[in-house]
Formats: sequence, C-alpha cells, structure tokens
Amino acid sequence: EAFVPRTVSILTPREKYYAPVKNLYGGGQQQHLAASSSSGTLAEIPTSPIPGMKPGTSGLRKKVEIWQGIDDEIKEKYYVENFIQSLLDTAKANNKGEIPKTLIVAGDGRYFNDEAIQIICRVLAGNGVENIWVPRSGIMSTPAVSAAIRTREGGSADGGIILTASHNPGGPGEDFGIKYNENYGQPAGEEFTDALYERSLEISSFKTVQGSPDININAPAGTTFSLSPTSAVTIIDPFTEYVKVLKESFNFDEICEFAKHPDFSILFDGMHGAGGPFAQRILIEELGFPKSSLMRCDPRPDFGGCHPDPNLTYAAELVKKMGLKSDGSADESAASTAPTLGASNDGDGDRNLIAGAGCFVTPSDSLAMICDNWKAIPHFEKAGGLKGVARSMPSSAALDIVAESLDIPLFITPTGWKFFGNLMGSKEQFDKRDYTPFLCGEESFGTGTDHIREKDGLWAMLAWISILIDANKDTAEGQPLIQVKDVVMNHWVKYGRHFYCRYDYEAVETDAANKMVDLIRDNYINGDLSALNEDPSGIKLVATEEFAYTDPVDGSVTSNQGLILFFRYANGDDARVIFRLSGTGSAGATIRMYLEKYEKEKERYGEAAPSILKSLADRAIALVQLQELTGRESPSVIT
Ligand SMILES: O=P(O)(O)OC[C@H]1O[C@H](O)[C@H](O)[C@@H](O)[C@@H]1O
Ligand SMILES: [Mg+2]
Repeated sequence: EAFVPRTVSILTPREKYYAPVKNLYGGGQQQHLAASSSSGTLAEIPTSPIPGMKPGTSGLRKKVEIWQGIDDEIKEKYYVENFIQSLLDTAKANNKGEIPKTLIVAGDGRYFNDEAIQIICRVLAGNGVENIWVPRSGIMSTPAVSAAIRTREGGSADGGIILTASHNPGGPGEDFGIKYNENYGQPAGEEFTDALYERSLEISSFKTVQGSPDININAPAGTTFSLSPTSAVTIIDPFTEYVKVLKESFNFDEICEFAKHPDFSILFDGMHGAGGPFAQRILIEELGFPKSSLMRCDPRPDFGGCHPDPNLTYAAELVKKMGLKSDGSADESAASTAPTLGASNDGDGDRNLIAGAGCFVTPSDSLAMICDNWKAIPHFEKAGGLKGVARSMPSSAALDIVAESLDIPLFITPTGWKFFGNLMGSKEQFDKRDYTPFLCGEESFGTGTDHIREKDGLWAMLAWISILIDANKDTAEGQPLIQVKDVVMNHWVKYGRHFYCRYDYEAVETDAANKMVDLIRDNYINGDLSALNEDPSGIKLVATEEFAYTDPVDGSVTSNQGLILFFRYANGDDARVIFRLSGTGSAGATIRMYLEKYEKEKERYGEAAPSILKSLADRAIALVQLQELTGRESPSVIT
C-alpha cells in the first residue's frame, strides 16, 4: 500500500483544557473497525468573541501561532473553537435550525493540521454532528474534498471543513487556515462567511467533548471512533470519490496507452502539498506513468520550506526542469531534454501551472486552449460540448475570443472560485442555471469544470495530456510528437496572442496600499483623464473602470473588485492594467498588478511576456505612484 502514516504533531498548551488527552490507540498500528466505546462527555465552555475572524477570498488565514493560541499578541486559547462554533452556528441557521448531520474534516497537511483536526472533531461532536469523516492521514486535496462532499454515500455530506491556507507557506511562523465548503462541494459564499464573522463577534461559549481520547487519523479507512454517544468519526479513504470523478471526466484507457509512448513523458511537482498523494495514485497507480514523473509528492508540514504556489517564481525547480527561464521564455538547450509536459500544484492541490518542454503556458492561455480543444476532453465531448465558460475579470481575454467563435456564453466574474460555482448549479437550484458542462479558470493558476465545485490541479494536467493525445492522433509512428509549444503557437496564430503577466508586491504596509487605491480612485476612476499630460512612452490612459459584478443567477452584487486602467499605444494597440489587493494574504497587503496586451503580429509571438509588457508596467506604476507610496522598487513576484 502506498499509504504512509504521518506522525501526529505535538499538542500545544491547549491540551490541558481537554484533560485527560491520551491516545488510546497506541502509535497508529492497531485497527479498530468497530466503534470504540470510550466516548467523552459533552461540555459547554465559556469563551469570548475574538476580533478579526473575517474570512477572505477563500477561508480564514492567519499565522499558525494565532490558531494555536500561542501568538505573542493574540493569545486567545480558543481560537479554533471560536471559529468552528461560529461556523456551525451559521450552518445551523442556514439549515432551518438543524445542525449539519455529516461533515468532512480534512486538511492539506500543513503544520498544525493534525492537532486542529482533533480539536474540530471534538467541537463538531459537542454540537451533535453525527457523522464526521476524516481522511486517512488527515490529508486530502481541496478538489478531493469537493468530490467527496458531492458523491460520497450518495452525496450525503452537508459540507466540509478544509484546513488549508492554500498556496501560502506553512510551518511555525507561517500560515494556517480554515475554509468551509457547502453541500454541493462549493466554497461557502460571502453571505455565509459574513454571517460567520458576525457570529464570531457575539459568541459566549462553545460546545465540545471532554475526556475522549484523540482519534487515530492513521487508522485504516472504515475505522470508527465514537466521540460522544451521538457522534462518531469515521476514517475514510481520501481517494475513492476523486478517482471516480476523474475517471468519468477523462479516458483513462487512452491515457494509459499514451503513457507508454517512448517520446512522451510528464513531470508533476506536488510542492510537498496535499496534491502529491493524489498524483501518486492517479498518475502512477492508475495511469501507469513511471515514478520518476513525480517530484516533491510527499506532503510535509512546512512544504519542505518552499512557498507552495505554482508560478514562475515559486515553482522555480520545475520551471528549470521544463527548460524554461524565470521569465517564462525557453532555455533552448535545457528544453531539448525536458519532459513533454510539466505541471505543479499548490499546497492544497487546486492550483496548477502548466508547461511544455521550453514552453510556459500562462493560466489564461491554458484556459482558452482547453476551451478551444474541448473535443479532446470526454467530460465535454460526451455532453455534446460546452454550455458555458467563465473567467475571473483579471484573467486575460484569450478565453473571450474562443467563446465567441464557439458561440457559447461567457461570464466574467470577480476573483474567487465561488463565483463560478454559482453558475454551475447547486443541488437545489440546478434547474435554474444549467450552463454545464462548464469550463472556468483564473489567472491565479486555477482551472476546472463542473465535475466538482473547486478548481483542480490534477484535472488541468489530465486535460493537457488529453489535448496532446488528440493533437497527435494522426502522428505516424516514428514521427516526432506534436508538442505543447506547437499547440500554443497554433492557437496564437488562429486567435492572436494576449501577452499577459502579473506583478505581485507582497507584504506591503496596509496603509500604503490603501493610499494607492484611493489615489487610483480619486485621480483616474473618478478623475478627469483628459487633463493628463502626454507621456513620452506614448502609452495613453484612455478609460477606467472599477469592476463590480451582478450574479446572473441570484442577483447578488459584488463591488470594488479591481481597478481597471485601459491604455492605448501610439500605434493604436490596446492594453489593460488592473490593480487589485489580494484577498488571500495574512499579513499586510499584497498589491497585484495585472498587465495585458493583445497582439496580432505573428512575428512577436516568440517574445517573453514580461519584456513585451515592461513599458506598460512602468507607465502604470508611475501613474499610480506605486514606488512613492509603498517604497517598493520591484515586485516580489513576476509571473
Ligand atoms: O485574492 P488573491 O490573492 O488574488 O487570490 C486569488 C485566488 O485565491 C484563491 O486561490 C481562490 O480560490 C481563487 O479563486 C482566487 O482566484
Ligand atoms: Mg489552493
């Protein structure tokens, strides 16, 4: 069995509130296939509200010491308990006063994962959640949780509590996070997270069980632990449902065959996150790729010290192995020996970076190319084609051109996967919004479909394998394979190229970032552009917009979703720059600047995006006084 049990992390001082906490299951070896009878006693423990528990784009992320209750400033001993109690109260209020009956609790394996699982299970049991499903080892990728919520035992889970700070680093001094997915496998919407936040400012007690032993998360799937007379934890196999949905989405037999092609090879970088074991299971065990196709696929609490975010900067190792330089351009000599296809995941396995030998595919291009090649993907093909596509607003318009030529509806949403979920349908409202099969993605390295309600890193890799299989269906034996770079170039020739890149300024002082946003609003969004001086660059600011979104399904309005500056070059070329503050950081502010320029001249397609966009970046940086206000001379990341 490929399963490797992990050691349970050391308990923090909190353990004294749960005395006696003792692992009765001794070292994770014993099997308890029947419910244990050693349940604890229900308790209600007084607490007080803790400020600042407002979830961001994707859950609540804080320094792990805050969650542990050992931070120098915020020493709240019940941080996890308060958050989970607020979450449960909100879920209960949304569910006609009924506490959820079945919940999954799983994490990406980062530092504090295992201890948080123990605490959360007790609070769930204390609140009367009957069935708590915990994956063996405690680790599950976000897409796998989504699949399990939707389909395990006929989709009977009411939701999932996912312990992740996604692509943020883990370990002492780094981030921990918790997010909630609702019963159709989708991240809870703003209405839910706002209500949770309100609740967190009111609560005066939480419910838990005391005196029950820790559950053994390394026990075999099927093992049950009773935490209270009415609540039990069942250890589940993390892979079952996810493998099933991917098998339904792709042609595994065909991929198995292609995997044997002597000129075809892949490389998957798990960045020591939760995606690794899933890559092992699917790429190696199910599809037969050699073990050498994996790197960094063993989950580690600190992600091996890396920043588990798949982009050109943080996935440097993979980028190099794929024959690429850090600006995404080809390093020709390295490219000649690179694998055919490379991909990298983030900490919780929902993001993806796609590269061919010597060819970085920007996420926005990848999305457009998957869309254009929908026939290669059985999930779309079986249903007779796509019924809807969507991208987040800061993603490039590469998708728009394809959607137009295929004549399918396109939606442009704010940043955040939850906005896509709404368009794909929930269990209750499915008939109101059938845009499925649906394809969507974001510039932030997210791609996915309605097979689940999260973005899916491995799905993107399988999609690209399928595209390559299709592209090579007429390649004769002994002929060189059509490569990723050929698919990409053909696409640009057909549709034009959207040069695209993003600058990130991480951990900027919040005040400075807000000042910059105010300046953009005052001077450009609401200002008089005709009063602007001519710039020697010849790149003229011609229009602006602050993005707001009205959900076409439920009518909800989301405002302040990015400041868009439209530019025109002297030769008439159009370009766009967007400024937006990240919603996923945990300290200070991260300024994101998204640059995009459409190019129809084939001669330029070979150039690297950052160099094509450099003068546009300089112009925008000067206009918004980024350097003056933040003191930053260069970005932390260019991708
Ligand atoms: O707010 P940002 O840091 O730009 O986050 C951007 C991304 O964060 C998470 O990954 C969400 O799941 C994505 O849907 C979102 O696009
Ligand atoms: Mg993620």
